[in-house]
Amino acid sequence: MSCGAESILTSSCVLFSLAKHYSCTHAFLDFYCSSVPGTSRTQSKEEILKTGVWRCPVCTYDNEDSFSACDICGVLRNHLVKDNSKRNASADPFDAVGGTCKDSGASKMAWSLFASLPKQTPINSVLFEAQENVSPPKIIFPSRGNGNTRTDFLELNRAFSSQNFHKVTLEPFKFDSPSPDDLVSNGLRTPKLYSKDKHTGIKEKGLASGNGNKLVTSDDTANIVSLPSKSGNTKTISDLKATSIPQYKLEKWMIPDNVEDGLNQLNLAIVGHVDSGKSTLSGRLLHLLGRIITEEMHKYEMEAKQQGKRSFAFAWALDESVEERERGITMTVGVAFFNSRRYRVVLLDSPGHRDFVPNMISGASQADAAILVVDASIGSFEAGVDAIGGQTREHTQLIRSFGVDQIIVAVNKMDVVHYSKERFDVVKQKLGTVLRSCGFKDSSISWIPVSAMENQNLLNPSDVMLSWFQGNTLLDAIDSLQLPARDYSKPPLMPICEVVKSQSQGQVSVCGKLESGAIRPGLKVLIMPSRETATIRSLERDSQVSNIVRAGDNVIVNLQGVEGNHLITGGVMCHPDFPVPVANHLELKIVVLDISTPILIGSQLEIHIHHAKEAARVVKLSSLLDPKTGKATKKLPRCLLAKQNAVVEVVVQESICVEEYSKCRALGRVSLRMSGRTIALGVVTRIINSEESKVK
Ligand SMILES: Nc1nc2c(ncn2[C@@H]2O[C@H](COP(=O)(O)OP(=O)(O)OP(=O)(O)O)[C@@H](O)[C@H]2O)c(=O)[nH]1
Repeated sequence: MSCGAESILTSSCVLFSLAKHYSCTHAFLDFYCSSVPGTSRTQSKEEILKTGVWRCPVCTYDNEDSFSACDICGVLRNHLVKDNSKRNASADPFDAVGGTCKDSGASKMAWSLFASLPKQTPINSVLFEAQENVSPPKIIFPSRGNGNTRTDFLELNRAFSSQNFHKVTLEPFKFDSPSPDDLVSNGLRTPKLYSKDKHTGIKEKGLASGNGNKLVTSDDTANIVSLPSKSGNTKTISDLKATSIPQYKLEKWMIPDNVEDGLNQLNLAIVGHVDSGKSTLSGRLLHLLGRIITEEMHKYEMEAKQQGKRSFAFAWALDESVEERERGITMTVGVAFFNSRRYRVVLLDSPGHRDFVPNMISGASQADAAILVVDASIGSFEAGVDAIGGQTREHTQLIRSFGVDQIIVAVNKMDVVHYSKERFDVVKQKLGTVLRSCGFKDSSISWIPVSAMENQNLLNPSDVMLSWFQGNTLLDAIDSLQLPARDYSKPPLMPICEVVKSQSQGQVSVCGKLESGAIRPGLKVLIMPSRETATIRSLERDSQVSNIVRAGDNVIVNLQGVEGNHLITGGVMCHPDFPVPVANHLELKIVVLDISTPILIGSQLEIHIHHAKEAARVVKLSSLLDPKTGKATKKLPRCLLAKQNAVVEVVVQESICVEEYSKCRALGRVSLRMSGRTIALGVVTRIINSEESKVK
């Protein structure tokens, strides 16, 4: 496929659009209020008060009227809610922590959460309508000019986010006891992933995981709601309700009898903290394996040298854009191909900088396995595994939540620590704890000391520098990975990672990992959520024209018969008889990570599902779960804290292609982010149809 200058990578700026979601608080609340029947922005004060109780503005707990501070979190009762005139008008509610409310009965966790807050004038509260259950709150906005100073949740969250919770001792993330995979389905795990070629000229970001596929049932179709407006198509798709559920007919060509070139495709994500050496390692591997010819490498060296960034020469093979090179960081997922002895490897080089985690999610969620690159240098390694802000830890949690259970840890920059076995052992011991807590089994982790810069232990054993190390080289470790099962027998389904429009040729292409089934030129496909049909004109895999591509392959699908504006990143290409659901109200089973700000009803989030990312709002905290059994231990909790497992409901701002995890893993895995951090991981357990939403 031509991917030249005339091509428009329509999704290349997707992360920047996220800012839009976060800056539109009121617009979002308008959306929210209009989407939740009975929710109004102009409730009277009386409406929101329930006789005999007052609701804590922070944790939403309904306290008895006689309490002067919240029984759960210790925050003083807001003077607007109750006459607090007995108190000094200038009293600081956060003295609740300092002493005034020490006898309020605040829980230990609440104390730890609030104890570190500096004394300050409280942020004015959000009040909720007292309700029988904790369904979507009614948010009361400042009625500007009338003295009502109540504000919204975002401000509240900001107030807490801006505090330093350094005294909070949070338990380490423990993902898999059981993991979302295990919570939802017992046993079978199918990995996923996808990527694209960079070295050959195509650059992209990817994502998606799981390999399931869905057969539409009458229940499924009931969940289909209106199309997202950004697709340019606002028609509803309730007419997708199938009068009869078709059977998917398998044909002989769909099932591979043997792999044509003897090699299977392995999608391998390179993840890790910023500057750990991911791009350098990837570039070095490509060069050693002959995918970057000497002349090309020489060109990178010269250019990098001219810009005073000589050490980035190998990284430049992956980091192609001017901005990436100027800043010396990866911003989008670089994709490259090479062959190992066993695999046709699709390398997905992820950005490590925290600002680009959404891109990392998009790319790495398609991984069958991952290389976690860590910088062995003193201080750098420690920063990466830090619970707050360390991308070694965050990437590990994310990659595990995508269903990846095999990981190679490349302990890089061993040259900086003089190839010290002691340092390697320290890294192994500390990071091993993190990996195990994320659910990786020791037997699925390979520890490989390397130096990308000095080419040690990549293709050949490092007999001198790493003479103490008897294990695999990096390439051997890659060949030791197991290929996940592929689902060829289901209808084709491909989350769209990227849309490429060629203006000059009037051609439109979609890129992604085919999660299930098989496709070939001439086949009709359905594009969701626009519900346009198109015909496959041609296919590319590993930057080669291909006659058939099958589940697990990262592909470029050139389409005809469809307008480019009907295709969006985060959409799905599927079989016309098996449309995927499009929905905006979801029930999720989640594991909360190391957060310092509790998740509340009304919390605004960014939701990531395959390549879709949207603003979302928590509308119900249904239950807390026992992490071991998955059984509900508490109904309707007031808030969610670090490490808790829970069932929640969210409303997504614009409907997305989504499926219950038990029916389709690729469309059912969820990451929730807030304020630039991943705060929870999980799966979709239920799509709540519009009728059900209305009742709520
Ligand atoms: N000494 C030493 N430096 C290295 C090694 N590998 C990478 N570096 C340097 O580390 C810096 C960052 O390298 P990159 O490859 O850009 O790191 P990255 O992890 O891809 O960075 P992001 O994608 O932006 O997170 C560069 O200056 C590299 O030259 C190594 O093995 N030894």
